[in-house]
Amino acid sequence: MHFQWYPGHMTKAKRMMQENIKLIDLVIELVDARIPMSSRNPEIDELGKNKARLILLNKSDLAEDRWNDAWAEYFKEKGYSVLKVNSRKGGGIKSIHGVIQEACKEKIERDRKRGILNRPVRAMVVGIPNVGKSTFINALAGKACTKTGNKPGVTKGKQWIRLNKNVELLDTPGILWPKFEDQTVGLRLAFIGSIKDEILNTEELAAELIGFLKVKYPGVLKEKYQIEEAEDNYVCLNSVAKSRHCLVRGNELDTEKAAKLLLDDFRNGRLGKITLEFPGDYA
Ligand SMILES: Nc1nc2c(ncn2[C@@H]2O[C@H](COP(=O)(O)OP(=O)(O)OP(=O)(O)O)[C@@H](O)[C@H]2O)c(=O)[nH]1
Repeated sequence: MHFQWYPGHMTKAKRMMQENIKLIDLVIELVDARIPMSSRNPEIDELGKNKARLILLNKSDLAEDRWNDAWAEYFKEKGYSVLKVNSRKGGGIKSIHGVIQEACKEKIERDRKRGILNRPVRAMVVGIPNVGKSTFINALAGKACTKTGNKPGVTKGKQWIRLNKNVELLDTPGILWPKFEDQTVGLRLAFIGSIKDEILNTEELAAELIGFLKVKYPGVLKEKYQIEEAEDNYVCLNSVAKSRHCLVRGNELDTEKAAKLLLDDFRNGRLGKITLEFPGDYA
């Protein structure tokens, strides 16, 4: 399977990020809890060096909690502050202010020593497309927050959301492009729907997902679709089509429809909480 990105967009997004990052103290990086590594672009480590760092395992409601915890440990060991969140439902959002203060404690201490008191921490949200940046910003800022205007000479053209007296957030998130190190990364991004389905073969993708589920989550397909988890992934896909009455021209099995249905069920959590990659593989 082949994936393609658009270099023009990437260059522009990166330039924006480089400019914005100069203005902030803290990088709040959203990753998808189901694929915390494949949904990162490691370039952020270079871009965000010398900044406080917070990783949010977003969409944690769709991933297995024991793996969310394992990933949180993994990133903590690497020196990041970490929090599990569900931006859609607001889960974990309450804890964020404490975690931000913790992540920025060195900076706050530095300020204090230089006699600067109560200067708010400035933060920016970054992450790959569709990871939940806007949802998170809305969950955090809510309606109660006022946008601060442009500050002449300091932050030309930038809008800041004042979350409380301690924190200001840049209102536009930074887009990181996922890094396609290999086919596996591309596949996992495609599973979660971060790559447009039009550029992929849906049946091939569904067959790959079936292959993964049979090994890591045996029984899930059987229970959801009342099918036998046959060795051949395409046989399984056929069974899903049969079980869900996906038909074309009256009686032919529509495996493309079945593939879409399966991917949709997975993406919306209807197959249960499923983690696609595990910290042990990134030791
Ligand atoms: N289940 C679940 N869905 C979420 C969560 N956060 C965001 N979403 C959903 O993920 C989808 C993408 O969210 P957005 O906030 O638009 O993502 P974004 O990163 O701003 O996307 P771009 O604008 O493409 O960069 C939406 O359908 C959200 O409802 C979460 O924690 N759990």
